[in-house]
Amino acid sequence: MEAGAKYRVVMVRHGESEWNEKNLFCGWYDADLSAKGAEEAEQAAKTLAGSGYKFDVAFTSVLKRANKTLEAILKGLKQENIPVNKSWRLNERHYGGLTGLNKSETAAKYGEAQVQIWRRSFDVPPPPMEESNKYYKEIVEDPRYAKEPTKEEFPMFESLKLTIARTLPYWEGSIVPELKAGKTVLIAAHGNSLRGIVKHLDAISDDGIMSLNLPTGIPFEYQLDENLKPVVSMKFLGDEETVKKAMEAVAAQGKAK
Ligand SMILES: O=C(O)[C@H](O)COP(=O)(O)O
Repeated sequence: MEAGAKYRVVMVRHGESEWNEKNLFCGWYDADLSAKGAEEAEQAAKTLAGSGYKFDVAFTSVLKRANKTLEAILKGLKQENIPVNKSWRLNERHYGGLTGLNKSETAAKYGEAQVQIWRRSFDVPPPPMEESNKYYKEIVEDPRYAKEPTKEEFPMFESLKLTIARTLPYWEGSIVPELKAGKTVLIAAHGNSLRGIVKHLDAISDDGIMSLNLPTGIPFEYQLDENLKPVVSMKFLGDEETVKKAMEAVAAQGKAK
């Protein structure tokens, strides 16, 4: 590790999902990985294996696109026996009434600026998911949410600010103790739950976070000092051009075709 670094955590956004492939707002809908997404997960495993990463514990959401990405990585690393912790607090941000809508069509209807605000602003939430929404029942009645979140905590929409409000307690309460115990941690989660953690670690401003798009399936490393301040910040494990193109592709999802 770099001089002054005490803790190491690697984060990865799930591989492309079937809804990413169709350019649909996904959020808490439990979309599967696309074939490309499964390949991205396997490539992530090869990249991490090539860099000699040995993880002691992993964290992920309760959504299958992140769980399957993690499983593929741990399988590829032959580290399937490490403890895996799943929490709704690492779920993607809840896209509310936008869930299931095509991002480009939504941009054509409401304007690209409005879609950019819904996707990337800090505190402007999407419209709420109404009970009449075709995905409402499937999400709210999912047995994985039987015990938590509580009825009061269960989101019907989330801004990044609201997402951070439920992700950060998990970072502080469940992930940081493992880092402080000297464990190397792997987190497989989602574009916006990870943007929230990154915003916190790098103290990115509410405006600054607007421009961060995380690519699917490319791991990035943080090395933190004893005060959990980044000594190495968001070091992507992939060539610069590939990472840059992948980030631009995520940003472009919000363009009207
Ligand atoms: O939930 C989704 O639609 C994606 O996984 C993340 O979407 P975004 O990049 O539009 O925030």
